[in-house]
Amino acid sequence: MRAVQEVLRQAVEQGAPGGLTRVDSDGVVYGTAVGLGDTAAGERMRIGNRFRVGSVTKTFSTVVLMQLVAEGRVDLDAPVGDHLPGLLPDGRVTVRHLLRHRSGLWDYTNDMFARTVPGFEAVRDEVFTMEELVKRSVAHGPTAEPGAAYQYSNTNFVVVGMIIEKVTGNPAAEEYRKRIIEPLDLRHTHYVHPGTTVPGRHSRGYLRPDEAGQPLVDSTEQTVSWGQTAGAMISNAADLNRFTSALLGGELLAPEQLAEMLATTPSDSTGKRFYGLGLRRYDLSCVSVYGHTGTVQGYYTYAFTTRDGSRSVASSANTSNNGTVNTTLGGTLEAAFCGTDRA
Ligand SMILES: C[C@@H](NC(=O)[C@@H](C)NC(=O)CCCC[C@H](NC(=O)C[NH3+])C(=O)[O-])C(=O)O
Repeated sequence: MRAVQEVLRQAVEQGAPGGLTRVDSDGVVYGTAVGLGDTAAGERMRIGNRFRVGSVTKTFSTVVLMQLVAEGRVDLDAPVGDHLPGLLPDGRVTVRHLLRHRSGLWDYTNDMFARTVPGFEAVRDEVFTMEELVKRSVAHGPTAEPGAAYQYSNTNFVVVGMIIEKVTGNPAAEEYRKRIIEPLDLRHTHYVHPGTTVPGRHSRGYLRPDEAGQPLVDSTEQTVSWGQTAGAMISNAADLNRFTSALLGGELLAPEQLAEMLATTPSDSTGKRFYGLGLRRYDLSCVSVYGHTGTVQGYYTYAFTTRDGSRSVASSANTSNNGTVNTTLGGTLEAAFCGTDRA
């Protein structure tokens, strides 16, 4: 794990208090952690620490929705209005548009977090309804015609959460538990919204202010009500590797629904990054990997696996609003999947 450790050490030099990477490769586990999980207590980062996974939540939400598709309870190409009449002004937006970030719905976090620390402090203890979050987006007007372009928006996966709750009649937390967490025995994975604490042994998260030279803000406790089914999940590296391996290994979805998720199109101009349904594909130098990234105040996450789910890598750094650290942390994928530490 020397190459991975070097990458994590660089992330710490660039401002992350700590970082960790766990590799699960054909049943063999490798892990490394550097720096501190709690700077005030001086506790070192531990490989088993839980942390907020941000948008990796979007893949959990997609799996629940795709199970409902398999059960014939949701049609991917039906208008959202079939389930949530009147919610969206444009009746042409379909469920698939949401999952592909092609709905044209404005991302309300653009306004909410325009100023990083004030924006965070204003919402960290707030509890929003999903409707309130969608209303903020709709008030802003559409960013494109439905289906026209990939435009990342948290709003899409809040609407996905609303569809899950409407169709099942249950809170999303219950559907995550029944359909994913319990079947895979993910003991370190929790959806505690609107609770603010990270249960069990966890990394504390540290938000970097916009103003240079200002001290990091401990952002560990928050409701993440601004994120919910788009970003409020808590997990750890072992559970994330178990989740991505199970998903790509066909344990959570039938081949037809998994194939739908894997139907990717470019998500940027590099020619190496793609988005399917609630799932990213990164083309590394030696292999294509599938999973998701996450950014929530105080935490960056990468959780990816190979097409057959046999080799998985999860990395976390306990800082955010630091693009350099985020890019560096992403380098653990290349090091672990393709480098000398090849998973
Ligand atoms: C992109 C990422 N998205 C997510 O994980 C979702 C849940 N997070 C966000 O949209 C970022 C919210 C602001 C974070 C804050 N930034 C600011 O406040 C910037 N002013 C921070 O960095 O902590 C993903 O899919 O990988």
